[in-house]
Amino acid sequence: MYKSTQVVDITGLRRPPSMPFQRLDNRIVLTHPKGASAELLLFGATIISWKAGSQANPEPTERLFLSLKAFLDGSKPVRGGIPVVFPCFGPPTHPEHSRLAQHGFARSETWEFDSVVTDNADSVSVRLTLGPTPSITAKYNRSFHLAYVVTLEEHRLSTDLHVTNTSTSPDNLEFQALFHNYILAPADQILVRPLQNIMYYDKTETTEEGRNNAKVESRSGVDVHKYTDSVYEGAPQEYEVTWSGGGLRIQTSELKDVVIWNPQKKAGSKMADMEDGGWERFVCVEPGYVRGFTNVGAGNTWVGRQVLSVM
Ligand SMILES: O=P(O)(O)OC[C@H]1O[C@H](O)[C@H](O)[C@@H](O)[C@@H]1O
Repeated sequence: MYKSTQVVDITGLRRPPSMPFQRLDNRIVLTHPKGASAELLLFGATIISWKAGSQANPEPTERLFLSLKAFLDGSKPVRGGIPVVFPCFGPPTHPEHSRLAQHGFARSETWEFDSVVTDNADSVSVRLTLGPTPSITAKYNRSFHLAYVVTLEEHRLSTDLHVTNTSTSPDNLEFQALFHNYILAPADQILVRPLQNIMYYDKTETTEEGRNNAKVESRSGVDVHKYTDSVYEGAPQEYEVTWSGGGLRIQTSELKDVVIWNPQKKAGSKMADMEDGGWERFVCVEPGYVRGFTNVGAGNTWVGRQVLSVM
């Protein structure tokens, strides 16, 4: 264990070779002694790379899709990796969120590096924080504090979002939260399980009535062969995403819903920051609390968590 200040080296020149934690000017790089690594932008607290081997093939391999056209300069939320969605998912529906953009502000604000939480032979973990700034308060006037803890292990990556209601009055803080995982995988092969018999809302429906009409998933494995934007409500919180020769397990807590998204050419070709054919290389499996709002009382903290494991 060491103090984080001892390892901060913005120039990168004097870094010992096996440093588990590096703080560069706009990002943090975590490296596990067995070869896994993760890169975390301060902008949006967006994880833009996670490399890990599997039990069968220990060679660290990229697990997240990042569009070649993604903006990493803070001018736009990142198209890829794991953006953090808070306090609203999609276009705002809560009156307190009315001035916010789609998916809220967490993914488009620059977070503060707070500390190295753990650093041992098994894992390295860092914490970023975000609190009200004048620009946030101008559009979202609530007392809150966010902490984001990212933990890298040999075959796993965990993300924990801590939402604290810092208000001194008794009001609950109501919000939605989601981890927008862009999983690097052949989109024509992936299957997500188990979602059979779970109720979902299909956002690709062209009418409002169609979008609001709950469907029930009949497939034992959900594919994204066509343009898919489905919000599963009350999902099992534990999923397997598999394809030929690979797979990831996602375990979550306090995130009762999951969104499966792939824009295919139909919607993907209209996105300025999506590389051509990018939609063939990922599936978004996004655990969140997005149907309705969760809440946290004054002085309390809510923690939403996911663990991604290479299968
Ligand atoms: O383009 P963005 O704002 O990053 O959103 C990308 C996608 O996020 C989620 O998956 C939503 O369900 C989609 O409706 C949305 O298109």
